[in-house]
Amino acid sequence: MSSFAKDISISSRPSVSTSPVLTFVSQGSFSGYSGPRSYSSLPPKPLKPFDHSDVKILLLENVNQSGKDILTAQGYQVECLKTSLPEDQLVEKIRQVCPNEDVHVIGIRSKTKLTAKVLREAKNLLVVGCFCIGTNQVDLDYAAHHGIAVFNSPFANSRSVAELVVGEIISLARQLGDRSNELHAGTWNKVSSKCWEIRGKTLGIIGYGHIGSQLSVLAEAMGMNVIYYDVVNLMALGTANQVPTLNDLLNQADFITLHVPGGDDTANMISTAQFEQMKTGSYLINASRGTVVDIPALIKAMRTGKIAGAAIDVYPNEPVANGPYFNSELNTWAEDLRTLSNIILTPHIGGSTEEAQRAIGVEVGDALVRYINQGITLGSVNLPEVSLRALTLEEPNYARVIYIHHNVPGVLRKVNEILGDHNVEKQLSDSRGDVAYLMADINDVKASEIKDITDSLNSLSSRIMTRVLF
Ligand SMILES: NC(=O)C1=CN([C@@H]2O[C@H](COP(=O)(O)OP(=O)(O)OC[C@H]3O[C@@H](n4cnc5c(N)ncnc54)[C@H](O)[C@@H]3O)[C@@H](O)[C@H]2O)C=CC1
Ligand SMILES: O=C(O)C(=O)COP(=O)(O)O
Repeated sequence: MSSFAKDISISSRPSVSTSPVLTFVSQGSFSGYSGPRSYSSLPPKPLKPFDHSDVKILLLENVNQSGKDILTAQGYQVECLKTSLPEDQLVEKIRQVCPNEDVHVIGIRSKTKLTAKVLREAKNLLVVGCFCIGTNQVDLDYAAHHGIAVFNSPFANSRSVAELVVGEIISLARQLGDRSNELHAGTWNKVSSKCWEIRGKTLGIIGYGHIGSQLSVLAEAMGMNVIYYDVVNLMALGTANQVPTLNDLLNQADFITLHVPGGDDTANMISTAQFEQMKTGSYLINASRGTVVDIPALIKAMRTGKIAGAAIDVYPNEPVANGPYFNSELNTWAEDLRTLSNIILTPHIGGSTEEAQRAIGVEVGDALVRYINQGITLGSVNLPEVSLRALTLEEPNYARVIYIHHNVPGVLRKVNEILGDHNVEKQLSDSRGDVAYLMADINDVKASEIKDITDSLNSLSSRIMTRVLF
């Protein structure tokens, strides 16, 4: 090893093993990361901060080439699957990737469910990259309590979703899907009855976050009035108005569109009682999560004419791969849904544009590299966000200690007793709920002392995971 070579040792979680499971030997400098969330902030050439065969990454769901390139450029081993995998197959796959050590990084999109069972199997998993916005498919709490950081891309596909919804509002108002299907089948059916302009109509946005607020601006530009409902009090863009209750929105809107996260709080948020509150002849759009709308209730509301049209992009059970799967084996109501008029059914394509996927690949790829190489958690959705400057290799006798621990009294005193013989140049610590993340840069430390530091930290009862980068 040359004089500037660096090691990284990562100790696995205590429930799994108390001995270090990885030792990475670097051959070059660290990543040169220069700031959070900057587009392509990482150098284009491979820097090989560790022995490249050591970091094992499994990417599912056809993650964009931009993300793969960033990870392979670092010299990591990257295996890519085009599809998602159901739980049992995913567990098997994780075991195969590296029989003795498992996988260190998993990259997914919205479909792959990283349940506690899967995460438990991935014994040496350091980090999960969700190459999408939603993170409801990951057991974030389990991950945090086992020292697994989770990153996503919070807004890189927001515009794509907002534009899709704009297209759907006009398509539903003009029954475009039906007219197109009829003509494809050879039938000329020129009608104006129940076809409308959208100018002057009211759009009700449920969830006024990144997507909802972007849509608000686009809708107003097309002459719509915008109202929105959100659990948080949010600044209205343009001349939009926040309404105090969901029912207020349902009573007033001609078009209703959902942009809330998935999860228990929003499950069946639109069901029979909510359809009853909606105006007769109104339209519903769901490009959020499949659990948010009660689909049998929607089918009923459309059959009675209460709802004049709907656009559905997301479903409670989505197939893991492309193919002829939209049938009642997956979702019992699928055949009924397919027979309705003026309903646009799309296969979860809200964020599926070249622009969005490329940007997401870069953003999440960068975040993963920063975390693996530097331990920086900026942008993590389940661990506290902690950042210290980028390490460089021109700093001999220097180490970065990362200690993920239970947020209990007395930890800092004990950690500093262990680090006390060295010069602690900078230390940051933050907590999120009952999990805390400590980063300390120490100098005056010899490579031979790293094992003692790691072992001492591992022996503390508060420990979830220790990593020492040096
Ligand atoms: N169809 C697709 O391809 C895509 C779907 N999505 C989905 O869209 C969702 C929203 O995305 P963003 O706008 O980026 O999220 P965001 O986090 O920026 O905004 C969500 C908003 O919903 C609000 N909210 C949460 N619970 C609520 C409730 N019970 N009632 C009313 N408001 C509530 C929040 O306060 C927040 O303002 C994502 O969580 C994801 O599930 C996102 C991207 C692509
Ligand atoms: O970004 C999200 O949350 C989405 O729903 C898009 O998911 P996808 O990347 O298309 O699987």
